[in-house]
Amino acid sequence: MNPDMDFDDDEAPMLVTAGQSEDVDGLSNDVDDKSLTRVPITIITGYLGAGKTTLMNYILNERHGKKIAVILNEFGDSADIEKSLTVSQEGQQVEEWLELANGCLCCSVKDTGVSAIESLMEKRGAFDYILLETTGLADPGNLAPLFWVDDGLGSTIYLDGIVTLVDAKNIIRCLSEPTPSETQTDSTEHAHGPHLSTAHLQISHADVIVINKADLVSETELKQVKARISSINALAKIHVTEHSKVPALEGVLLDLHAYDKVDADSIDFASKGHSHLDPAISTTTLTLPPLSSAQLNKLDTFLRNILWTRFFISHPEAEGVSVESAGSRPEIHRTKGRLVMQEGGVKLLQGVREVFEFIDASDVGASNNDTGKIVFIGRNLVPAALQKSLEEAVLA
Ligand SMILES: Nc1nc2c(ncn2[C@@H]2O[C@H](COP(=O)(O)OP(=O)(O)OP(=O)(O)O)[C@@H](O)[C@H]2O)c(=O)[nH]1
Ligand SMILES: [Zn+2]
Repeated sequence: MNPDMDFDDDEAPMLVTAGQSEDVDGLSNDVDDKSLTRVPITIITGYLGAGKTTLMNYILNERHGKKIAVILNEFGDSADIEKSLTVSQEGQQVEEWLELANGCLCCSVKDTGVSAIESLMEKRGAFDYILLETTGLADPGNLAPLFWVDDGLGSTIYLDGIVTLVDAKNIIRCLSEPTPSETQTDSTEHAHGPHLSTAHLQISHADVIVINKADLVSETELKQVKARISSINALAKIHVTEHSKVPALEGVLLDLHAYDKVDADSIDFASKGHSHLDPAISTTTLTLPPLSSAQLNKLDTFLRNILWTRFFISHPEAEGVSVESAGSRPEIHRTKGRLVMQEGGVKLLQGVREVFEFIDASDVGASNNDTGKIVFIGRNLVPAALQKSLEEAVLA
């Protein structure tokens, strides 16, 4: 990000002039004028007690120069249908109430959420930024595609990133032991295979993971937590904090562009191969040689099949494991990729659950010898079988 940025823990976050939204790193090759006028939204998730409110208070009390609208989604906590909205400008907080159609933002959002935020923005004048805090039981996979809106909707906001806070002391237990309420809300979709907790869903969809409450664990425990988390999601950037004091806002929580850029470094990191420490969710990287445009179309079809219908040709000989006989089809939560094109250039691939898109990128040093990579985060991923199906579908 900004090379001038100071990551010293004790330093206040970088001062950003209100309204400034241009990229400072010069890396965004494809961010067009939309990002200058559309307001970014960051979704903050995390298990109960992980430190979300602490983080919000930290952000709202910092002098960051941004006009941030914070939407607290306290569903489940009360029958109150009004949501507290705090507007922070230069440390001054103004309380307002944002009325939503029902008591649950994740449901309201399906009908009116985006337009509620839009009309809010008209009423208040433009915000620089929206932070949406969801409570412990939210599945970001339901929320993300609703904010990740296409140009067609003419929306004035865009999803910048998903930040998940985890409690260093409790996260391993959360990943292993379902609470009774989770078991009830678990949809049948997740009924097969090892238990999928809310913590899994929050980690698998995260672009940034903040491991909070580091003061409560030893170095060894912290290492175990980090290893477990990167085995689930090798794409996310990890920060370790006490009292949610992130090293900076810019580039750490805000202005991540997690859905319109694909950072080559993060793809490379994810493809390094990580242990399958977690039985429920893992990160897998597939590779492709430079593609013709006909092959890119075939890849599009392959992705539709696997993401939309979860149709999958199993290969029992691959790793000796049959996906079918395991009784489970791949369930992909997050997709990112960089595809090298034969005629030069790179296509970026972005996906959340069944929503995906290719983005043009006039890359930056990609040669025809480069390997294209697709990273999947999800469950029931059998790397060799997926790779074989991919090659049959795209290269044959
Ligand atoms: N020891 C320690 N306590 C922390 C840290 N961060 C937050 N806490 C405490 O943990 C408790 C929960 O923090 P919150 O910020 O309310 O957590 P939350 O995620 O908003 O919780 P819910 O809204 O209930 O989901 C509070 O008592 C905080 O003071 C930390 O880094 N270390
Ligand atoms: Zn809901």
